Amino acid sequence: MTLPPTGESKFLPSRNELGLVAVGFSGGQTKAGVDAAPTALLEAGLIHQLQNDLNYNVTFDGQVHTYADLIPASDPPHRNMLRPKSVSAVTRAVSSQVYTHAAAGRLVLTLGGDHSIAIGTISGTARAVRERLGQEIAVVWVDAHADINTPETSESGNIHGMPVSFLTGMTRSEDEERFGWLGEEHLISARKLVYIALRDIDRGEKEILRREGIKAFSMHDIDRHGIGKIMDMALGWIGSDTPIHLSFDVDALDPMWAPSTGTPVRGGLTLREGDFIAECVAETGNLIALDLVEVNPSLEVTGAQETVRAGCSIIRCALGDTLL
Ligand SMILES: NC(=[NH2+])NCCC[C@H](N)C(=O)O
Ligand SMILES: [Mn+2]
Ligand SMILES: [Mn+2]
Repeated sequence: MTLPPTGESKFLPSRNELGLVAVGFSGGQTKAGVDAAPTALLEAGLIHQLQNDLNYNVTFDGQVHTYADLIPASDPPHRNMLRPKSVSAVTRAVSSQVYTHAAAGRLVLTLGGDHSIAIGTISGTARAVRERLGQEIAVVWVDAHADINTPETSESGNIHGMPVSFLTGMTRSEDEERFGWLGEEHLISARKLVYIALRDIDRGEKEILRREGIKAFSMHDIDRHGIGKIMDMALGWIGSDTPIHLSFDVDALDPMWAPSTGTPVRGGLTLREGDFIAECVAETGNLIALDLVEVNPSLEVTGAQETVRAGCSIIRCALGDTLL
């Protein structure tokens, strides 16, 4: 394995500056507890690991944000979306937090929270990279699910199943309070999006993936080719001249390794495959942002620490641990 020389990165002024955002938000789905994940990850010693083992200089406001002041008293379903105003307001705030770190040239780590928060994280990096480098970002989305439902195709109404449709501009809104704040500068190209570990896709989502020609590697593909070949293909599709935002849903892992999550699906990645994906992205030297979402310590509580440990491991691997 060859790493770029330390201290250098094609897209970051310094490889060692990291911005951390902790998002204690669960409103993109209906199960309580996913908002407690950032605290659990931090209590497991994550910051110490980043600073002492991986040599990052961590910029963190020390808060797990709940955005309580942004949640409206009344937030009725709209276009089939549950809690649209809350999710819109929170992701808007997350977008500006992530933007601030990314615009300052820091690698951004966001701890969720449910996966709806990716509307904020990815829009924030997309905007900052456009302004700072005049480039589009690529997104590697590691998940059992595609999270690309439109409000109209969603069978659940949960916005954590929709972030990619907003981020690619497939779902648009005129209503400022319900995602109308998303502008062109926040969006990503469907051609620069790659999925890994899919195995539970809704009917409407399959149609969208096919129609848009989105690159997707399912568990079936991983079984057929092995994770090494899949990563070569996934990163080959993106190319070596594009900054990468990695959005990692812990339910990509098999429930054997990550039982404490809201929508577990059997037949997932092993712990090592999950770490390997993160390591391969780290190895490109092009990672500019990372999300770790959907850890819910209040589900399958006997496996909660195991799930938290798996989350920390993926984060460390993505940030350069275990590379020689
Ligand atoms: N981020 C997640 N865990 N998403 C699960 C989504 C499940 C389902 N496809 C839905 O739209 O409701
Ligand atoms: Mn998922
Ligand atoms: Mn997800």
